[in-house]
Amino acid sequence: MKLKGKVKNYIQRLIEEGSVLHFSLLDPDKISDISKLYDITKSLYNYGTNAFLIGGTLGISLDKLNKILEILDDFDIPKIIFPSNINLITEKADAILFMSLLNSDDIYYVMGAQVAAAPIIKKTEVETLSTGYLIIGNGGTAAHIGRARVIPYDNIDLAVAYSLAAEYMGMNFIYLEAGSGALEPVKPEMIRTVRKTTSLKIITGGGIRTPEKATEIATAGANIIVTGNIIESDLTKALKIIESIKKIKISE
Ligand SMILES: CC(C)=CCC/C(C)=C/CC/C(C)=C/CC/C(C)=C/COP(=O)(O)OP(=O)(O)O
Ligand SMILES: O=P(O)(O)OC[C@@H](O)CO
Ligand SMILES: [Mg+2]
Repeated sequence: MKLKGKVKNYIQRLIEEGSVLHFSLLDPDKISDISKLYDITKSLYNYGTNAFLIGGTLGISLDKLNKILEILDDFDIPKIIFPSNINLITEKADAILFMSLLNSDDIYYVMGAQVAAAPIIKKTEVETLSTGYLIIGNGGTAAHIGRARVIPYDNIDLAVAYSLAAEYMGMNFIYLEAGSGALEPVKPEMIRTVRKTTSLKIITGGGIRTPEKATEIATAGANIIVTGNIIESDLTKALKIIESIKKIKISE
């Protein structure tokens, strides 16, 4: 089922209904046995994950991405590209996080990749989700490759200043990223303050491994919680995380 052009509305509608969303991150490089992918993604779907994010920093190929998207075609939730560069754009996806790494020292990750990608995206008609990408704490591989000047975990003022700048530039989402496999996720207090001071929708991920942490982060004000590594290392735990997020209803 194709959801191109409808993804932003789908996300907004769920948030307005008081839901916190869960996105399942699939890294093409980490999927060694593609024959097992259907069963894994079916469980994630059945437990209520709201979208598939597909992307990774190292070892990715368009061919593998397309194969994964074909397998996901059965599920009527969005398939969203999470790009590390311009080589991961395909018309088989519904949408792409059209992101600028706000705290990069390298203009390529702030504006160069976006310019190079724009004409390709126009041709594929993949929907763009305008996203400020902000790397916090250790930041993992994405911080290293993206030459991020990482924001310390406790520097809430800096995270708020970047988020406000993203809002004033017209972006819709801010992705507070601790880095895939981070020892510590982004702190709830940082999420709470960004939520209070901006109207951006908050995506967060990196190091979320337990239902308790996910609940804490969701109740602090995250709109979308991303988990990646835990799907690969402990699927049962990942499903429990989804279950715990589904239970939350935000009333404002
Ligand atoms: C808009 C377009 C087309 C590109 C933007 C490109 C930008 C801004 C990239 C930012 C820097 C970067 C390298 C981001 C990577 C984001 C990502 C896919 C993270 C997933 O985690 P991994 O880095 O694969 O973690 P592992 O080390 O666990 O595999
Ligand atoms: O793999 P994990 O640690 O869940 O991180 C998810 C995501 O935020 C990485 O970009
Ligand atoms: Mg990866």
